[in-house]
Amino acid sequence: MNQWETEWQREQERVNSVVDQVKKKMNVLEEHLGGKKEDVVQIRKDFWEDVTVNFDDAHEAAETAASIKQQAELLSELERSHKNAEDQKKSLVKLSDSPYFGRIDFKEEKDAKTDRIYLGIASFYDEKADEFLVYDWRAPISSLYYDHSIGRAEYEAPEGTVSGEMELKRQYIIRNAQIKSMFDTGVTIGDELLQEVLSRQANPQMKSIVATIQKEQNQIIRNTKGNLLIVQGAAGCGKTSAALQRVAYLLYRYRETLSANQIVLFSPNNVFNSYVSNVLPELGEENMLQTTFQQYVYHHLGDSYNLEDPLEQMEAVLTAEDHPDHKVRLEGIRFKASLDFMNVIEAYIAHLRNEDMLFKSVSFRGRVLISAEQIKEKFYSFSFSVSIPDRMKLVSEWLVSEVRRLEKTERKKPWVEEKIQLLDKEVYVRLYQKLKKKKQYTEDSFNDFEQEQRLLSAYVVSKAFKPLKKWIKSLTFINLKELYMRLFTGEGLSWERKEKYLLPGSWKEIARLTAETLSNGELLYEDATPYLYLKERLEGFQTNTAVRYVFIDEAQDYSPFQFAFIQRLFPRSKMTVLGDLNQSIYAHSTGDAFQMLYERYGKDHTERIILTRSYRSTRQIVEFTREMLHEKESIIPFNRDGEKPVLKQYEKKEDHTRAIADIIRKLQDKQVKTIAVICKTAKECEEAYESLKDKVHVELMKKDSSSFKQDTLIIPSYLAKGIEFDAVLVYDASNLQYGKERERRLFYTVCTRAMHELYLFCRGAISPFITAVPQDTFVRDN
Ligand SMILES: Nc1ncnc2c1ncn2[C@@H]1O[C@H](COP(=O)(O)OP(=O)(O)OP(=O)(O)O)[C@@H](O)[C@H]1O
Repeated sequence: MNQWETEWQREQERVNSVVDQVKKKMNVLEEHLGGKKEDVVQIRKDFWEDVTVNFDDAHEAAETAASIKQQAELLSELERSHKNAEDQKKSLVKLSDSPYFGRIDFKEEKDAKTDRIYLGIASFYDEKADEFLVYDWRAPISSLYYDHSIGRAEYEAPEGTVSGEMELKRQYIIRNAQIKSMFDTGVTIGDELLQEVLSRQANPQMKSIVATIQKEQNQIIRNTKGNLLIVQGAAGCGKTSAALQRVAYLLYRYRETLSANQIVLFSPNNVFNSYVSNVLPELGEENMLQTTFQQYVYHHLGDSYNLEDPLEQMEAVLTAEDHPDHKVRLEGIRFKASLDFMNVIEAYIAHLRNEDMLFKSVSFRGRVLISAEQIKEKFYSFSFSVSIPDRMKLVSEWLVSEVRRLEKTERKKPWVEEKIQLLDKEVYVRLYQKLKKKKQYTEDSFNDFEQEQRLLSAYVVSKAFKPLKKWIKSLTFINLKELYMRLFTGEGLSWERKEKYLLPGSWKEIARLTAETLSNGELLYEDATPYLYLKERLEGFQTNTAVRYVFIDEAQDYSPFQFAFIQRLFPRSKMTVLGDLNQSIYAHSTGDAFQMLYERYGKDHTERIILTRSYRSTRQIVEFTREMLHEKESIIPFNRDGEKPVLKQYEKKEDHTRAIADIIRKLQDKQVKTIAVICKTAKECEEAYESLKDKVHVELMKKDSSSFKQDTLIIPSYLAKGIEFDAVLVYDASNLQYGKERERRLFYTVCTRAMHELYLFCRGAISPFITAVPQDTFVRDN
C-alpha cells in the first residue's frame, strides 16, 4: 500500500468512527423525540383538564387567564423543543451519509499544536472528547477553507483576527459513508472537485455549492457590513448560488434573532422560484419567503383592473413591432420606470394636498348618501399640515359616523319591513336568544310588537350597511382610478406646469396611449408600480418592518422606480441585489438602476462585489458568448472543456425543422437529461412545438408553468432566465429574430443558459451578433 492509500484508509476509518457516533446520537435523539411527541400529544389532549376555568368574578377570571397562559406556554415550549430535535435529526441523517467535505490543518500562531478542522453542512460535537468532530461550514474558522491556500492564513473570530499557518487543505466526496474521492488542494479550492461538480448534468432543482464555494463568492456570503450589497457578474458566475448560501449563512450567524420568514427573495418568475427552492432545505435550513414582484403587485391591486403581467408586456414588446403605437409604448415603459416619473407623481401628490383630490360618493341602494363633493369639502377642511393619509383616516372616521347616523334614519324605510318579512326563522330565534342572554327582555316584552320591530329593523339595516362601512374603512372612497387617469389627462394642472421639465418629449403621446388603455379597464405592467405608489402615498404606505433582509435576484430587470418602491416597503431591511446588466431583457432597463441604488444608500452603506469567473458553461461556450458583449474582458471561463457551439443555417423551413429534430434525437439518444429549445417569444414557441411535436418528443412550457422537469423543453427566452440546461438549441438565431441592438442582451441571455452544448439554428440571414464573433469560436455545420 502506498502512502496515499494508507492515508485514504486512515481517513475512511475516521469517517466510519464519526458516522458511528452520529448514528448513536440519532438513536438517543429518536428516543427523546418519541417521548417529546407523546408529551405534546398528551398536553394537547389534556389542555383544558389542567386548566381551572372560572369566570365568576374579576379575580377568578384573571386566575383563569394566567392558568391558560401558563399551559399554552408549556405546550409551545414543548413544541419548539420537539421541532429543534426534528431539525437536529434531519442534520444527523445528512451527516450519517456524508459527514464532511473538507479538512484543513491549521496551526495558530500562539499554539504549538496543529488543529484538524473537518467541515460539513452542520457541526457535530463529541461531548466526551469535548471537541468538534465536524465544523459547520458557516463557523468563523471554516472561512479559512474558502479564503486561503496553503501557507499564511487568517480568519475573523468573534474575539478578533486569528492568524497562523495552513498546513493542509483536503477535499472529499463522501456518499453512503464511503469516501469516493479525495484530493489535496493547492491554490484555490481544488479544481478537480469543481471540475467534477460542474461536469454533472443539469438538474431541475439547483444544488448547494458549499463544498466548492470560491473565495470571491465567500465574500458575498459572509458580508455583513453594508445596508446594501450589490453583486454584479457575468452569466453563470454563481450570483444566485452565492445569494442562497448567504441566506443560510445569515440564518446561522444570527440564529438567536433571525428566522427564515424575516428574509424575502424576489425572483424573476415562478419557474425560477421552484428551481431554487431546494437549496436551503438541502442545507438543513428552512426556506426564506419567496415571491416575485408581480405577485406582490397582484396581491395589492387585486382585481380592480385587468392587469397585464410582465411576460405579456415582454411578449407585446417583442411581437408588436409593426403596431403604430409601438415606439410610444417603449418610450412610455422607459419613462414610467424612471425616478423622474416618481418625482412627477410626488409633484402631483403635493398638488393634491391643496386641490383636485377626487372621491367616490358614498351610496346606498342606489341613493347617494354623501356626495363626492361633500367628501372633498371635508377633506380640505382639515389643516394642510396634516398629511394626506392622516386626512384620509379622519375622513374615513367622519364617514363612518355619518353613515351610522344615517343608518338610524334608514330603519323606518319600507325596504326594511320587506326584508324583515323575509328573515329566516333561525335568525329570528338567534336574535331572541341573544337578547334573552343580555337579560334585557323577558319573553313577554319580546313579544311586544314595537320592541321586536325595532330590534329586527336595527338588525336588518346594520347588516345591510356592513359592507358599506367596510368599503369606507378600506378607503375605497378615494377615486384612485380617476386620480391616476388625471395624471395623463389633467393637462395644465399646476404640478404639470411646474414639473414640465421632467416630462419626455413624447409625453402627450404617452399620455394619450395610457389614458386609452386605462379607460378600457386595462392596467399595463409599466403602470402597475406607479399606480400602486400613488395608492400607497395617498392611503399611507403599508411598510413591512418585520423583514430584515431582502434579496433581489436578476436585479437588472428591475426599474429604478421598482427599487425605490421596494426600499420604501421594507424600511428596516438590508438589501442584497444580484444581477448582470448584460442580461437586462426588459424594455424598461435603463442600465443605471444599480447606480441609482448606490446613490440612494450612499457610499458608506454600500458594498459592491464583482464576480468575473463563469462556472455554468464550458470554456468554449463562454469564449463564444462573451464575444457578443462590449466588455468581454471581464468574463473569465472556468477551465472545463467541451465542444464549440455549432451554427446551422437553412433557407427552407422543412430543412430547419428537420435539423433541429435530428439534434434533439441525437441528444436524447446520448441520455442528455435537460434539453431546451429556446425561442424568442411564446408565439415562436407555439410554432416550434407545432413543427416538432410529430417528429420527436418535446414539451411546451408556457408562462403559467411553475416548475420544469428533466425533459426536452420548448421555452420562451424570458422564462429561461436564471436557469440552465445541459444542451441549448436556439430555435432561430437569425437576423430577423435577433437583429436589433436592443436584442443583443436577450440573445446573450439565451445562449448563456447552456452548460455543456450549444446549437444555433438560423432561418435565413444570421444574426449580426454571431457574425461579429471571431469565426474560430464556433463551428458552422451544414
Ligand atoms: N462555487 C461553485 N461551485 C460549484 N458550482 C458552482 C459554483 N458557483 C457556481 N456554480 C454553478 O454554476 C452554475 C451557475 O450558477 P448560478 O445560477 O448561481 O449563476 P448566476 O450568476 O446566478 O447565473 P445567471 O446570471 O446566468 O442567472 C450553477 O450550476 C451553479 O451550481
